[in-house]
Amino acid sequence: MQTRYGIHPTHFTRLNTQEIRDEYLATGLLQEGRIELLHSHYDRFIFGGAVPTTTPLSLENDDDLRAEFFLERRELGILNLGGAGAVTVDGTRYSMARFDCLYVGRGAREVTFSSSAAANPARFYLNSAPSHAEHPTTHCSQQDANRVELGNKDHANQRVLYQYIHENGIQSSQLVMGFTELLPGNIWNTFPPHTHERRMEVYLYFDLPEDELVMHFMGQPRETRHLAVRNFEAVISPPWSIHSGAGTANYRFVWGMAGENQSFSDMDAAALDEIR
Ligand SMILES: O=C[C@H](O)[C@@H](O)CC(=O)C(=O)O
Ligand SMILES: [Zn+2]
Repeated sequence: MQTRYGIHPTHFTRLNTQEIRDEYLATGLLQEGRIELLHSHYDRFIFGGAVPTTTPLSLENDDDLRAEFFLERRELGILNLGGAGAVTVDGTRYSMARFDCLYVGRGAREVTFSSSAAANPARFYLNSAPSHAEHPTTHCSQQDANRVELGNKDHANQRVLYQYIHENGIQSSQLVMGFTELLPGNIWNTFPPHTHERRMEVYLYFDLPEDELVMHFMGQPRETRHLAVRNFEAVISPPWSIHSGAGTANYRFVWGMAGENQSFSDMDAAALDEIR
């Protein structure tokens, strides 16, 4: 498991392109036949992928956690971005269609991932945060997720959010998770942008064709930088940073958050005339 430490916003303004990518961009998380995880010290958020092909994959403990097993003091959110598969939690098997979500509560000892067909594997995207209380392991399909429509065609930011793990949905200790889909012809996400000092966030871009990219914007509103992001790449957003992107085509992205609260409305909108 890779580790990324936190950076002061003033230090951030001194980084060059490669240094920003080294600190905030995550690549190669969804590799066939592997589990890849990255541990961010912003709210101790762990994110990554599990892509089982012919044999199931197990979520292994990691020495960094100094725990007996991965979920001893953690909770886990799983979103399937690929073909049909299943997740088994301590002997209970949950079928996972594309865009199904499974929340796994603290205390689960064995979590395994499998695909129905190796040629079209399930692609499980994983988000995990520390948890000191147990919440029931819960499955939720896209149909049962909370649907929020945002943006409009004139601003090329018409999009639909699907909220799975959130205040009024699947209950968790910290984790908030779902994905956003841009309608065809729309390219802007989360614009005008916002910060939320009480939560960090990670975006994983997907369903972005290989020859397209998203320019992802981060930094404090008066001091922004950008990263060129490709399909299945993720960006860490510190609590003090905006997190917004413009693509060369439409796309989807998973957002996951952890921190002081789970309140979607606890965000500070950056006024357009403030952004530099
Ligand atoms: O804090 C909330 C997160 O940034 C996302 O939910 C925003 C988002 O998906 C969007 O506006 O498209
Ligand atoms: Zn946000």
